[in-house]
Amino acid sequence: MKKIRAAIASKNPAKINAVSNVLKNMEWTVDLSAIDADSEVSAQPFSQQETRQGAVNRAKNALGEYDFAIGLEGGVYEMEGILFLCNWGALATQDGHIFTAAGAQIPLPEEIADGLRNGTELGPIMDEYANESGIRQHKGAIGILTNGLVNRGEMFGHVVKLLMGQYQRHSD
Ligand SMILES: O=c1[nH]c(=O)c2ncn([C@@H]3O[C@H](COP(=O)(O)OP(=O)(O)OP(=O)(O)O)[C@@H](O)[C@H]3O)c2[nH]1
Ligand SMILES: [Mg+2]
Repeated sequence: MKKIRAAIASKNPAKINAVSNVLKNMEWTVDLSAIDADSEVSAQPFSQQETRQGAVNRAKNALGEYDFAIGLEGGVYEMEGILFLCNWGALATQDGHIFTAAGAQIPLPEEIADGLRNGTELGPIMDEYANESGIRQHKGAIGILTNGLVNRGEMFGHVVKLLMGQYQRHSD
């Protein structure tokens, strides 16, 4: 069986689990490392482009000697005066390819949008909004806003599948 050494550019369990849950079902032996890699964007990306760039930078900065590295970045963007949560992923390979894909988007309540517009990161805002701690590490804003129907790991898992499908087609 093919042996793959991969990296996920985060120490956030929601992201690590999203990647490991997808890779464990592949026809490979996968050695997954979670490493910190700079997104080179603001801690709270405020557009689709900035969020996507954060994912790309994470993947590139984490690649090192791995077969591929995955970057996952959450952010927000404004459409018609409404702030939406957005999520982007990127997969960087040793032969210079960068695959990208986007995940779920959902409108943010005005109360949360106001905090973001005042410069606060979504993570702390969500903890206060839901009166819980570390939401970003498990259910995520998406979990709160979907009443638990979708959690952050599951949401990023779908993005990882979109990336892995592109990677597999490229590798075949
Ligand atoms: O509670 C949350 N639930 C979410 O669904 C969510 N999506 C994004 N964010 C926030 O947006 C910023 C960039 O996100 P982000 O990709 O950097 O995530 P993160 O900081 O949690 O992980 P990481 O940087 O350790 O990899 C950070 O302030 C995150 O808190 C979320 N917070
Ligand atoms: Mg972060």
